[in-house]
Amino acid sequence: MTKKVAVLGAGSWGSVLASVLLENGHQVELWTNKESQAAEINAEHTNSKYLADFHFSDKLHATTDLHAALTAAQVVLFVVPTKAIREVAVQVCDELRAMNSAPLLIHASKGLELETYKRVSQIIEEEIPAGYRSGIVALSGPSHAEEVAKKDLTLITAASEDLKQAEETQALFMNEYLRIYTNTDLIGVELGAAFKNIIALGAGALHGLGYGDDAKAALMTRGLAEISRLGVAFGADPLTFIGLSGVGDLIVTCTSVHSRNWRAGDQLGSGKKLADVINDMGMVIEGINTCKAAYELSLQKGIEMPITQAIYNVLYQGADIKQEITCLMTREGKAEIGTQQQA
Ligand SMILES: NC(=O)C1=CN([C@@H]2O[C@H](COP(=O)(O)OP(=O)(O)OC[C@H]3O[C@@H](n4cnc5c(N)ncnc54)[C@H](OP(=O)(O)O)[C@@H]3O)[C@@H](O)[C@H]2O)C=CC1
Ligand SMILES: O=C(CO)COP(=O)(O)O
Repeated sequence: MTKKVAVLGAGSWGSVLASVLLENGHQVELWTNKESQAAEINAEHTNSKYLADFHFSDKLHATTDLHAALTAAQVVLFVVPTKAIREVAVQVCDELRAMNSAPLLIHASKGLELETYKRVSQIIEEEIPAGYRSGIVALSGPSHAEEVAKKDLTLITAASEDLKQAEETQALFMNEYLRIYTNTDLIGVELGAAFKNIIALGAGALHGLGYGDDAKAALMTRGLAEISRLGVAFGADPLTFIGLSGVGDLIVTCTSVHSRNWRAGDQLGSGKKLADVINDMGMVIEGINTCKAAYELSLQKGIEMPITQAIYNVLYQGADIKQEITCLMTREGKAEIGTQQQA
């Protein structure tokens, strides 16, 4: 059934997801806060800052008018960086109240809010009361905009505490190159998505420093152990971390040249200053904020996260990466069995 979908955020992932929905036969309005970007998408059918070589269908319409984007929308898809979710949700709520409308809310953002440590669905839930939404779903998993744009094969997860809402989202997005699985462990899916970006920064750094495949495999494995440990402490199902939104996304983000987190880590490992890495990327590097949030949460919960702590020390305390690696390698010996308990 054709639906009207408002896609909020016209970065790489928002514009490609809008394109998928359009191709699946839905009516789509892509909302951006930049007039020049809307004009480029509508006239040139490109989004050059975010997807240099890609041409969108001339049916993809972008607007800076949030009211127009949300009018009659049955579904609202949030795809702005995590730090902008609250601000955008507040604006959306004002519009939905005025329209007395309650669409299905989906988000595809991967991070935790600084200070509150909230997951993206929690932020949306806080800002948009129950009367103005018919559900909240997280869309997550191993997916880079650059590959989905080319219709490469991609499998992701639609997670909601309400299976029906996850199934509705599955039906919206699924096609011959994009396969969607449902999951009811919203906490596990959102936390896996947020935390894997921290480990990807580390994997990039190892590459930048010239370490080999053994080191990268070790980092991913032990990284998965510690992010699952923190996730489980917040109510996630441990099995979710071996699914698409867990190890699946960890693998792609720790190995793909498309990953902004991996590339940021690679540049840090090669000696570039953090401020320059952020400035030159021009796109969101979610792992930087999420590392701080996860590190602080791990202290609150008394959960050992040695890799996250090492990355935090590099990002926020100016620590030397090689020295942090030496500290990790020379920690007292541990038993691997019982990874849920042992750091
Ligand atoms: N790129 C990918 O392949 C994937 C990304 N994701 C996740 O999706 C989310 C978005 O990522 P991505 O599209 O890559 O990010 P980008 O950095 O490519 O784009 C972010 C977009 O959001 C816009 N934006 C930022 N703040 C606001 C605001 N306050 N109001 C309105 N628009 C705003 C930016 O506008 P401006 O140009 O003005 O800065 C930009 O258009 C992230 O959480 C990411 O982890 C998930 C899976 C895949
Ligand atoms: O989440 C992603 C892939 O699944 C995108 O990762 P990056 O934000 O590191 O590019």
